[in-house]
Amino acid sequence: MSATIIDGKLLAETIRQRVADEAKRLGITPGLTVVIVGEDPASQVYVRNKVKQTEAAGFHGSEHRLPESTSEANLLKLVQTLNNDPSVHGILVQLPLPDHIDPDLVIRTIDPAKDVDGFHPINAGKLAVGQDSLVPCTPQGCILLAKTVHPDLTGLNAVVLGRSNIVGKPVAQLLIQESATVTVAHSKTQDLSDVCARADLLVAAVGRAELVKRHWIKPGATVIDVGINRVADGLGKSRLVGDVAFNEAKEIAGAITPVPGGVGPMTIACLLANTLKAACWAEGKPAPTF
Ligand SMILES: Nc1nc(=O)c2c([nH]1)NC[C@@H]1CN(c3ccc(C(=O)N[C@@H](CCC(=O)O)C(=O)O)cc3)C=[N+]21
Ligand SMILES: [Mg+2]
Repeated sequence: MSATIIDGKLLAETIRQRVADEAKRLGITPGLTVVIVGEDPASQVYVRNKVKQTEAAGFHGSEHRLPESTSEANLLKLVQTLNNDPSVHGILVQLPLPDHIDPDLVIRTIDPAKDVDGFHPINAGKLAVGQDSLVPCTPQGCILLAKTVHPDLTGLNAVVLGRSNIVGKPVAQLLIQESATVTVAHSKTQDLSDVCARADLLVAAVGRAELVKRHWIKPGATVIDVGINRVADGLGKSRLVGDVAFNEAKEIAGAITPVPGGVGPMTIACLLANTLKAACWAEGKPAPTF
């Protein structure tokens, strides 16, 4: 039996269309500003897709590119300017930042109401206590993808592999909110493969290319692969692989997201949804949910 391949690209398209329709219906033009410091080649594709899709949704997109040598003070000043600009509803500072800049300080400087990444401690705290907030995009995307297979996640044994602030922790919070039974496993977990093999829903977010092998997966389980790892293809080029060894995993899983075309496109769709939410709040209108 071969797994159902969950089409993240298609679901992302549907969500982007709904976001665009809602913005139009509400008469709102959400504004998203992306700040990039230096040239991280790995994030170029992401930035390109993001800008293209922001404009396709009828949003106002803008981009600030600062040189690698930009001082922390200079970046903080730009963030404050954007905080005070009413045409900017969402601010995304691309991570990682150069070593001389403290990412936590930058994140804390973003107005929580414009923090469309959902990384500000205020938003992380609201998510933890179940208050309405801007929720990190990739975790939101993971839940929407999982729900295409399990519309109700109640009681499901979910294992989150990875404990980062940007994916592992928030995805675990969302799964708890969905009444799943949640285990957070990571590189220090004992008998890691056995723990994963108990999951009905496995979310792999460790950032290690093809770490998750066939025997880590329970037969019929749903696998959401968050990893986006660029590896050499042996022919002098590179290709993207996830945290899951896809070809063997699809022989045992019930459903699985591919890389590319799985979680990645959903991250951008949820970023647009968050930007619309921030814009609705700013304009005192009820924010739609997706
Ligand atoms: N503040 C901040 N927020 C982020 O959300 C953030 C970030 N910094 N830094 C970089 C990572 C990476 N990331 C991706 C999102 C979408 C795709 C994506 O759309 N991928 C497609 C195409 C990939 C390709 O072909 O290269 C796919 O997986 O199918 C990839 C990567 C967001 N990140
Ligand atoms: Mg992690």
